[in-house]
Formats: sequence, structure tokens, C-alpha cells
Amino acid sequence: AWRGHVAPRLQPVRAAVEDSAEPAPHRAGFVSIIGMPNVGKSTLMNRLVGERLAIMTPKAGTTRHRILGILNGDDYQLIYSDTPGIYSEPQCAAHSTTPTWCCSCWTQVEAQACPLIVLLNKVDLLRDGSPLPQETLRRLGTEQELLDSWQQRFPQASVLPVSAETGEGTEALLARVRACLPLHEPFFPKDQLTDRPERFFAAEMLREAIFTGYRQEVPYSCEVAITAFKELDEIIRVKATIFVSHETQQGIVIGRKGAALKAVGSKARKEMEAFFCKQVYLQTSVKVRKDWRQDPAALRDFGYTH
Ligand SMILES: Nc1nc2c(ncn2[C@@H]2O[C@H](COP(=O)(O)OP(=O)(O)OP(=O)(O)O)[C@@H](O)[C@H]2O)c(=O)[nH]1
Repeated sequence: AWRGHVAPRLQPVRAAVEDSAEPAPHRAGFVSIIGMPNVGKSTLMNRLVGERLAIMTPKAGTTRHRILGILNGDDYQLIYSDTPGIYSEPQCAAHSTTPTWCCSCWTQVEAQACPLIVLLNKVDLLRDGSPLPQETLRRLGTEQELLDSWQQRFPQASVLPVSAETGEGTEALLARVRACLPLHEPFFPKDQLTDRPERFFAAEMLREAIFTGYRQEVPYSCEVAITAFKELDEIIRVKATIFVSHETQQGIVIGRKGAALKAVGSKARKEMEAFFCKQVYLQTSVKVRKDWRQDPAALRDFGYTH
């Protein structure tokens, strides 16, 4: 598993250190971050662990795989789980381009015995100078009104305002989460940052570049497979295949004289270099795997089903 850089690239959220002669007993637990597509789950997890582990784009449905992000303190280990946005049908993250929130999820959430924290994210958008139109802001109501309505909906929950983008409210969130942690030994080695290997992140960074580089259906029709990942002293050599579901998309992804693929590859390479702190040589190719989103064997090969 990837253990991260020497210094985190984002400032991780830390709780205040309390002075005490006795070392505190160790606490550890798992925290699932769930919600509708595009609400900021990946941005929040990255902010909380202080690393850009999960890819983030303005497009709904970017996250396709569960990723653990581990935050280690001297006396605690918090294992966050960033999940794909919740859709109307199981496994349709790879199928759907028009996701709808699954209402039965509320009932499932309420049925859990574990502590529940409801987050009102993107509160920075409710502040003065918000880019949102006045009409939208009026429709949303004030921050307090929104918090009150969520508290009414989930009386048993702690309802907290946060901004994953600016970090506002995340220290209070960490304090609240830590207060819920049971006494437990660490579940993972204390220097471990995630459960995913390096090549997973290489694939995700290429997928992120695809999401920002192409429009409409194309990003949702692409899947990335890392076919080689070789770390040498000075450089990491990565070979990636982008699978598309139709022949027509192959031309779009490659672009005129390969320009589109070159731009996307270059963006992904720069992200990989920043992430791995090493020079990266990235070789990409594009193949058709016909209608892979409807093909159970392909979904299995790409890790969506078992
Ligand atoms: N203004 C503002 N934007 C945010 C905030 N948090 C996330 N965003 C933006 O919202 C968009 C979606 O964020 P993600 O973290 O990818 O959302 P997600 O819930 O993981 O999305 P899925 O992968 O679709 O499930 C991105 O453009 C983020 O930059 C926030 O606190 N404030």
C-alpha cells in the first residue's frame, strides 16, 4: 500500500494536543463518507487525511472505487472510506451518466447503530461574495436554517457545517469523530496512508485527467488499466491502456494527430510526478472494449464486481 510522501501536500486536520502525564489509550475506527454524487466527499477525505488520495472533478460520478484514507495520531487511527456517490441501482456507477439519489439510503443510514454525523458541506458558498446566484441563495435559505432542517431530519446526529474546499469546520469535525472512536489497537501500520497500491493512484490520476479533458459521455465511457508500473532510481515508467466502449470514442480520445491524448497524458503525468515525488514516463494507448459498461466480464476485469 502507498505510504505517502515525507511531508503531506495538504495540511492534514489535526486535533489540539492535550497535555497529560499519562499516555492516552489508543482509539481506532472506520468512518464511511457517504452522500450524493458531487457533494464533495473526495475533497473532504483528502482534506482530512492531508493527501490528495481521491480524485476530484466538477463532474458527478468521478469516484468509482472505494478508497481508504488513514489518519494517524499518537493515540488514534481514523480510517476514512471515500465511497462512490450513491445511485439508484447497485453497481450503476459505471453505467449511469444521470445518477439519482437513492432515497432508501436515508432509511439505511438511520438504521445503523453507529454514531452519525451529518455534514453540510460547501458552506463557503453561503458566505458573502458567493458565486451562486441570489435566487439560488434565497432558495437554499440561511446556513442556520439548513442546519436546523437537517437536525430535524436526523435528531440523533451531530449536524456540522464544513467547507472541504477551505477547511472551515474540519477541526470541529475531527474532534467530533475522535470523540466517537472506540478503544482499539491500530487496524493498519501507523505509517500507512491508504489501502491502495501505487498503480491504483496512477490509474486514478489518468482517469481524473480524462474527466477534465473530455466532454459529455466520453469520460464515463473510459476505463483505465495500468499494464506496467516500474519504479527505477530516477524515474517511474508507467504504461496505461485507456479502454473505450465504442470505436467512435477511440478517435475522440486520441484526437487530431494524437493531440487530445497527448494533452491528457501530459496532465496526468504532472499529477503523478507531484504525487510520487519522482519523474514519471507515461505511455498511453487506447483500445476498444465494446460496451464494457454492460459487460459483466469487463466489469469484473476492471474491479467493479467480483
Ligand atoms: N465551493 C466548494 N466546492 C467544493 C467543496 N467541496 C467540494 N467542492 C467541489 O465540488 C466538486 C465535487 O467534489 P468531489 O469531492 O469530487 O465530490 P464527490 O462527492 O466525491 O463526487 P462523486 O465522485 O461524484 O461521488 C469539485 O469541483 C470540488 O472542488 C466545498 O467545500 N466548497
